[in-house]
Amino acid sequence: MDFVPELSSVTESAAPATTAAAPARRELPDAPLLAAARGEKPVHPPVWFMRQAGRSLPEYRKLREGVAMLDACFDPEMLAEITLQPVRRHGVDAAILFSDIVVPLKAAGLDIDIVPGTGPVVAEPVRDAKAVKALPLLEPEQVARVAEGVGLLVERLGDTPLIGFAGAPFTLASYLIEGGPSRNHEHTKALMHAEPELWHELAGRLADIALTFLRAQLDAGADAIQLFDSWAGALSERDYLEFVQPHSAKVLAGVAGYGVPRIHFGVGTGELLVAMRDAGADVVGVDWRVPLDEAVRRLGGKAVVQGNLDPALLYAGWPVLEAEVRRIVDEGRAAEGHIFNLGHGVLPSVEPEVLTRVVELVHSL
Ligand SMILES: O=C(O)CCc1c2[nH]c(c1CC(=O)O)Cc1[nH]c(c(CC(=O)O)c1CCC(=O)O)Cc1[nH]c(c(CC(=O)O)c1CCC(=O)O)Cc1[nH]c(c(CCC(=O)O)c1CC(=O)O)C2
Repeated sequence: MDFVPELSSVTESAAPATTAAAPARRELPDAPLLAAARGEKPVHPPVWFMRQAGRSLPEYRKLREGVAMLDACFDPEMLAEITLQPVRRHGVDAAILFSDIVVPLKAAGLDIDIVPGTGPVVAEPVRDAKAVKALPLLEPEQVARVAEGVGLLVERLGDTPLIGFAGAPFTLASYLIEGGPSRNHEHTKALMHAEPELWHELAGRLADIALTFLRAQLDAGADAIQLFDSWAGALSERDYLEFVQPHSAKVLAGVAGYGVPRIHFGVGTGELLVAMRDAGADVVGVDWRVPLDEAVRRLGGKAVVQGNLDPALLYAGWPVLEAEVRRIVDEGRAAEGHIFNLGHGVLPSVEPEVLTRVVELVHSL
């Protein structure tokens, strides 16, 4: 990419996807998640949890025995079953596709794996122009098995919406440049500032990959999407606006034509809520550091928000947890719409029964 698109040009120019005869999207007019995302106040806040599928569930651990994480993500029947497990168990108002932010990078041919206890690890970190230019594009057929899993879910989910997702350009770039999880993202920020053209070319390619991945999920019938910029909170607002927002905007604009809710979330992003909403989000995910009514104020008083229970409080015992859930639902009333969620993903050792009880409480408020 030899230029940085101005935000306005990106949001107006992105043509809706030219999709083949995509299966008709399910009509779920009464789904609380979609109503809340539209800014309608359903009877109670809809609730789902990031990382609701996965290690916190014994039935997940049993099914995954002997199967590598990324193999599970490309097995339609397995990824569908894993996605359904928390929906059956907890009665949440949405399913989130069991996949991972590195799945499209793996599908495109990158040498990347997920190391249990560590996270995504890249064999050869991307640090120079040669490596950036070698970054392959993602072809839709390379994620056809994920799309097949989405198709199975659309058949099996009844009237529960399915949220598809992708990682945002900055978070994906950080994994590629650092070579794995990073606390300070120093190589990423150094390249961003010292070689801005190279940064924008890399971020643009990652935006294209994320967009292809989201379109494949939407063409297969996903009812909403979430763009995860988990590590955007490491950035100043100035750096986010200059180096990141245009590329996340390209992804969010690229799926605007589907007319489904676009949720945009990052961790530690209290100072970036407006910039992340302006990237093209219909719903802004908030972590536990900013109360939801304060987040709504920062967003100009009108916004649909998602969050924001601190996952650590799932270990604090029911009296504490109940009070926190009630406080968050009260604060969420300041928003046009509120989707109850955690402020980050479910931690692997959380007792599943606690999450089921949180769903029941939110549904009673
Ligand atoms: O070991 C396993 O069984 C797989 C662990 C697992 C991964 N992706 C997964 C799961 C299911 C689960 O969370 O239990 C499955 C996974 N990864 C993700 C999602 C979407 C969501 O969070 O709801 C999901 C699907 C969750 C669901 O279907 O409910 C997205 C994801 N993967 C990743 C990130 C970025 C990040 O967290 O660093 C993010 C962004 C969201 C977030 O921040 O949670 C990267 C990633 N993938 C993975 C890991 C864990 C590595 C480890 O500690 O073993 C990590 C790093 C980490 O979580 O610290 C692998």
